[in-house]
Amino acid sequence: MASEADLRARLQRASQEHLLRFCAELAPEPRAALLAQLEALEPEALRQHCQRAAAACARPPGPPSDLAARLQPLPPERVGSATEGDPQTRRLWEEEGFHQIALNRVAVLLLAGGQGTRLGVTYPKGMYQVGLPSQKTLYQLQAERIRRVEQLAGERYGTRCTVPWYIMTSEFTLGPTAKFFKEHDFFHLDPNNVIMFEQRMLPAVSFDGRAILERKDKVAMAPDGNGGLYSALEDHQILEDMERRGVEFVHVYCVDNILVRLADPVFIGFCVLRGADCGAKVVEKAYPEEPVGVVCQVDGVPQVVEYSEISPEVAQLRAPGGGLLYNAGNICNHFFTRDFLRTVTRELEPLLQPHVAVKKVPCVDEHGHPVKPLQPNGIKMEKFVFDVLPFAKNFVAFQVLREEEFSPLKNADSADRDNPSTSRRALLAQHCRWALRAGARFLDAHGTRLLEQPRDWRNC
Ligand SMILES: CC(=O)N[C@H]1[C@@H](OP(=O)(O)O)O[C@H](CO)[C@@H](O)[C@@H]1O
Repeated sequence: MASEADLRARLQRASQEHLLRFCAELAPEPRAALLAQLEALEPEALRQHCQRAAAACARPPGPPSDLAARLQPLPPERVGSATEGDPQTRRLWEEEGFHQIALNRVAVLLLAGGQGTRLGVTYPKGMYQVGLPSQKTLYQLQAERIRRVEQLAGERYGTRCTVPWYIMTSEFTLGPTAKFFKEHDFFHLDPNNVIMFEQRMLPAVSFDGRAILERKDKVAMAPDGNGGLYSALEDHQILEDMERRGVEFVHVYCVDNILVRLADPVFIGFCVLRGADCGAKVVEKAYPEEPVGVVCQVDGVPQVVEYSEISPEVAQLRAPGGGLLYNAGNICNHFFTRDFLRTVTRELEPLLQPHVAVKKVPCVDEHGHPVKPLQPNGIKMEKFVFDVLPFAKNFVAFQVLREEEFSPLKNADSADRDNPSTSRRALLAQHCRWALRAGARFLDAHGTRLLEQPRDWRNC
């Protein structure tokens, strides 16, 4: 381990010497922990990171003033639809998707490094259960959907097929997620096909460019955003693992959408048959302020403009037909070819610009006493998973029905929307529709028919 003097010199180079200011008063164990944490921070990268954060903070808040003039909706030729168009084409996409799955060429990749702050839980969101009668958690529902798509593809092609499940975690979520999967026997999946890996963490920085001490013996760190995926793929040689398994196509999704269709054959087949290297599922936005990114074009290039970076005026613009002009809501379901991911990790990752999130970061005051700030006091820098879209050679979007595919769990039940109750109802309503479509009838305790209309599930 580097000596304190070495570390002080390194930190001086990064103008971050203050991180050692309580070091002398620490007991041996916390002192060693702090020094180990500081040793892992490369001085030049730390200097750049802190400078960038301060510079980003000095810029006027809100989207660039010329963004509105540079935006356009996606041209229709880039957009497919799961519901419009002829059923024959949809069947072709589905067949192609199942075929690729049966050939073991499809993997799913879960982005599960987030902290669930808005939901108000201290454990990984995937371990949350929304109060279903079965008490299943999000992780269990996803595992079961993987098993089902493997089974369906296997039945069609008479093979035993595997959809490997890659799970990107963070320092916050890896330990509990790994333990949870073990305790639940990997939900009957083969543990060899569940591959967990960890994304990097970055220091939180004050508005004047100083990394923040969370405790006397700990620098405040935060995951590097879901776009940290690309360095994590490289750090853990995940693309090599995919190559060994023969995986060519990857369905990337985030943990909180209870309706997610893992390795959706229709989406996979659509992207493959269109020769896409990169794709995104979208739903029609529900209302202008909905916190979803918008899939659109900036300067003629496909991109997602995140909800935090679009002005309310632009979000409210209407198309001639009366609907929202920017209505393609990103549901964080992406298709990538392995080749495209390889180009990203080898060449493009350093070009991805971090986004700034201003947050309340727990810290210590000048005497080393812990402080829970009431106002935002720091910046977290994050990359976004969709920031690679502009580099795609052939990007496509795929519009799906919200009620079948999107009900995110973002907030606690105290909020009106996107909470455990809305997620639970969305899933129950979907299962009800499936059962009815398969010929089921719902009867009450007296044998009277009920629940013929999925809307009757609203009060569950
Ligand atoms: C960086 C990123 O991926 N943001 C996504 C993601 O938002 P979060 O607020 O980070 O959960 O999920 C939304 C859909 O639930 C999607 O609309 C948005 O663009």
